[in-house]
Amino acid sequence: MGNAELDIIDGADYVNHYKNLKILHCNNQIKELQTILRDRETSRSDFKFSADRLIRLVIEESLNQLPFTDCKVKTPTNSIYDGLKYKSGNCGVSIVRSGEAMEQGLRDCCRSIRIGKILVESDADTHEAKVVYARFPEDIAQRHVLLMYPIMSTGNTVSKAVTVLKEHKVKEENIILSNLFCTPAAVQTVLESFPKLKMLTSEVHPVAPNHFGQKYFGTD
Ligand SMILES: O=P(O)(O)OC[C@H]1O[C@H](OP(=O)(O)OP(=O)(O)O)[C@H](O)[C@@H]1O
Repeated sequence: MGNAELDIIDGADYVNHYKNLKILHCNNQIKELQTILRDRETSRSDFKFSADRLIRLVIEESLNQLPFTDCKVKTPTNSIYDGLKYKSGNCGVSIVRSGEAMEQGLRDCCRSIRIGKILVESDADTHEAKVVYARFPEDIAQRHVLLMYPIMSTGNTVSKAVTVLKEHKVKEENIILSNLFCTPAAVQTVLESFPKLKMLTSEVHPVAPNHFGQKYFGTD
């Protein structure tokens, strides 16, 4: 990896190049969570606790990408407040299994949101991504979809999931990809294949923490 690549992983150039990529504004708290999640010495309970905190931050910012409408409410003192409310017609879709770790964070913000699931597996020989299982709300074509998957290495898993959503007539511009860690290659793969999709991540870095699912769920 050359220095040129290191220069752009801070994100500024990526955000300039891919207008639909948003990287969570990094502060010390976020950097600490990322550090705990990448540290091989982190215990499983600390890992899950920190992952849930980072997930919540990413989900909150992803929800910010959904459409709002203006509204007025009357306060207890009878004054009118000019506010905002979400447009209805949103849903979540988690990619099994790491994406399921993000479902609770979404439910904590949107109590009764519908959440579909999709399972994509890579063929051991050809590495081709294949869909094993998919269940979505029946009217998903009319909805904005928050697609949840925490780790993107090659971007193949997410690309396959987006392809399946589009086969179900979801508009590409209505898909918001919610992610924790992403490699530069995955940004390129996903956003060049699906330029209208909106993507939100906490970090673009050449090393993907591929241990995420195993450590979060405590499996080998
Ligand atoms: O961008 P990709 O190259 O497609 O890879 C995405 C993720 O999928 C793999 O994990 P795993 O197969 O363990 O998935 P899981 O944690 O969801 O079970 C891989 O280790 C990455 O973490």
